[in-house]
Amino acid sequence: MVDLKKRKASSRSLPSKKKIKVSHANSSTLPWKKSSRPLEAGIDADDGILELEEVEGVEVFYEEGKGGRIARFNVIENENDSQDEDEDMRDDNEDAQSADDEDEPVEQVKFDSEKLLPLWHSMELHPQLYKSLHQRKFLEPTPIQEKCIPLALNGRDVVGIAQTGSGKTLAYGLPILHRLLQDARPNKKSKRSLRALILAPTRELALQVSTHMKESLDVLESHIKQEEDENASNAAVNRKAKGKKKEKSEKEKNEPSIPIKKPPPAVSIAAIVGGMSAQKQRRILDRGVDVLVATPGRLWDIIQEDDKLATEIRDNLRFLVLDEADRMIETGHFKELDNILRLTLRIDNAERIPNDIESTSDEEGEQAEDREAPSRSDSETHLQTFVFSATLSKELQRNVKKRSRPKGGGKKPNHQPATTLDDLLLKLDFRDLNGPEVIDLSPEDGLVDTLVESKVECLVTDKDIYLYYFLLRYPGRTLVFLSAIDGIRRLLPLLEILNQKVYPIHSQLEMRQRLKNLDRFKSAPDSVLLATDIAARGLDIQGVDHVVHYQVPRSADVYIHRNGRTARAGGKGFSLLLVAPDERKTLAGVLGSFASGRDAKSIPLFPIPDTKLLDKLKARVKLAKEIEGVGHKVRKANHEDKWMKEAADVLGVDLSDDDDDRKPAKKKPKQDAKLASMKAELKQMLSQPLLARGVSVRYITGGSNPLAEELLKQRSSTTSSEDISPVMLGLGGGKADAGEDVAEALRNKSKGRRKSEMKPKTEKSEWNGIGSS
Ligand SMILES: Nc1ncnc2c1ncn2[C@@H]1O[C@H](COP(=O)(O)OP(=O)(O)OP(=O)(O)O)[C@@H](O)[C@H]1O
Repeated sequence: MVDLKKRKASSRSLPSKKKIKVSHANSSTLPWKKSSRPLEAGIDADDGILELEEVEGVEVFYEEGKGGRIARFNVIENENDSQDEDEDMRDDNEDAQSADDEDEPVEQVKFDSEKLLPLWHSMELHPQLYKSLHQRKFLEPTPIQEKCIPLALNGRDVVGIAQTGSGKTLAYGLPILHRLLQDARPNKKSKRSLRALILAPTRELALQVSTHMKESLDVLESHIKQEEDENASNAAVNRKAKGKKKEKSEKEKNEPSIPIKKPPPAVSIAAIVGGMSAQKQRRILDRGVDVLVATPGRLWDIIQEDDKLATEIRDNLRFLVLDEADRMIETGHFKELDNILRLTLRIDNAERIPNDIESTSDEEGEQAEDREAPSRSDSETHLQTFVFSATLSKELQRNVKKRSRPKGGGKKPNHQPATTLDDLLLKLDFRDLNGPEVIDLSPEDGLVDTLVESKVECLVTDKDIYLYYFLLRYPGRTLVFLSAIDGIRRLLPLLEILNQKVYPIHSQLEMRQRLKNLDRFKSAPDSVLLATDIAARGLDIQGVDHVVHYQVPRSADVYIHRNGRTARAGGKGFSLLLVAPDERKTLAGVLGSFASGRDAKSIPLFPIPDTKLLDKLKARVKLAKEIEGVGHKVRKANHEDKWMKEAADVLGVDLSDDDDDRKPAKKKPKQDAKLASMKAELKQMLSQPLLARGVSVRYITGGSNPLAEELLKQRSSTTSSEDISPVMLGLGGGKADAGEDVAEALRNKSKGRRKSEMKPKTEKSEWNGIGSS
């Protein structure tokens, strides 16, 4: 669905600009731009349209053809408009430039890396990349970058494994960008050809990688800005020195300032993911890109319709990256991934691989049949392959190394793939004679050492209460992982009713809504994101304070990646597992599969100094659930009532009051009243501060007592709205720190002098459940 806006060119005409008319034979080649919908429109507005595009300054005229009238289009633009359009395209993830822009000389960036970035200097990266690193204050490479970048710059294939949040994206991204910046296209008028393909398992991750890579190039803009500022201040200084302040002439005042033409990016990067306009993504590809970041599903869809893209991947690709390779096979796109990877094989290996690997399932059988795509015809264009993840098992790393062999290496490999991931990785045609360089910097257990882990053992029915307790006691940015979408749908309204700022993210949400929720979570420091494991991998959200595993994850890898959303880039982080009795076995299995063979005791119990508070929270949660239940009934009744009226109108039926079928509507006033009274009761409950045992409300307001100060401290340390009552008084401190509380409980335990309130087990066993208040 498009919104074609007709617009008079004169409304935009500028005296200094020349108008040009460009004719288009059909609407698909018009300069469409993304049109934003208001945020508040909500997901169901506009009949669920995900994307709107608009085009401006278009004259529609008709030509008589054999089959009747044919619409033709004239785009009226000023000479400078094509540049404006390019900027829009860039903002809109459309980096490809029109060939006409490209005769502009690209500005040379100079950077004194020896002086300004001495720890990066030996890598001899392109100055543009140095400048971006300097701007972002990335003053030293992370360990994985330090090891991998020189190898990659030397033309090696690299398998990189390092803990979550350790900078793996730039470990492969910088060498790629360096090479592409260096290999400037000799003919700038020619279309860009695809030189790097980065595959990522989820849409969000692909978009994030593409943004991250673009940021590494984003120096020209600021470079120009810096120059503009410098020029402006130099001009001011000169004027002052000459002692004459030059007044602008009337003509100059009226003329709009002509923006400085932004040069096209030296390397263009685009993301191709599902859930976004495929038509637009095809247009981006038609214009040409250097680096493509894609999810396998959408990319394969496009390749199937576009021979040129398949040819480019086969013949021109210089770099192939599998980011979060181990997750890729879980996304249900194994087949597509397999097909894409086949395009990158050399002919002799393409022949070898299908025969090598015995199909063990129907699906794999189908894959073999689908292997029609011709493979890379030669190795003239040397392809480098990078595989990165935080979790690639040691065995897999060994297998990858053993299986790789030189082109025409003769011997048949004797290692059969052990897992689907083995299968996938062994299909990669590493060009390195000695196999890829494997850099494994992952800690033994894969977890970051700035992460504090903890667990609550509780009945499944009490998980909501413990979660609510945690959110109140430890305000912050909290990412809650649930194993199923149904759980998110249940928990979301409950937490909303309890005044928590909460957003969902899962695969059944529209892409647009997923990104919107992610943005909201990123910009609200005290908010909660309820997520399935689509958010477990790779997402780089600044300042996630806590990760809560509402259900025990199914594997050690998932546990590591979920936890990896916090404690990133050397920062602190906290992880809480909510473990129901029937999940103990799963947890034991997950921990047992860690390299160090952990057991459940290795994760300390989460301290709850006063379990009586849980009883009070139970009452709130119970009431919130009832409100949700009644609210649901009212909504359903309203919906049925509306539907009935509409159907009656259409059929011309008179619905009399005593019609049995209208019962829901009859009940409505009663239910509305009940709902209102329950909401009032909950509001009252929420307005009460939660007092720890032995604390009386009388003492709170009395003079200079510590509780009043605590109240004030908490209020000032939370950004929650006034009617939210985040206060838990009598537990001490201002904004509590979950990690410190666990550390303190452990210290107390090891000293053998646990305070009585730090004994949740003796006071009340969590397995017995929380009593009703
Ligand atoms: N050299 C550096 N110095 C400081 N910060 C860096 C550096 N390199 C990357 N970062 C930042 O560290 C954060 C984590 O990087 P990145 O997302 O690449 O981690 P990752 O290892 O891929 O994590 P995950 O395994 O979770 O995907 C990002 O915000 C990134 O901008």
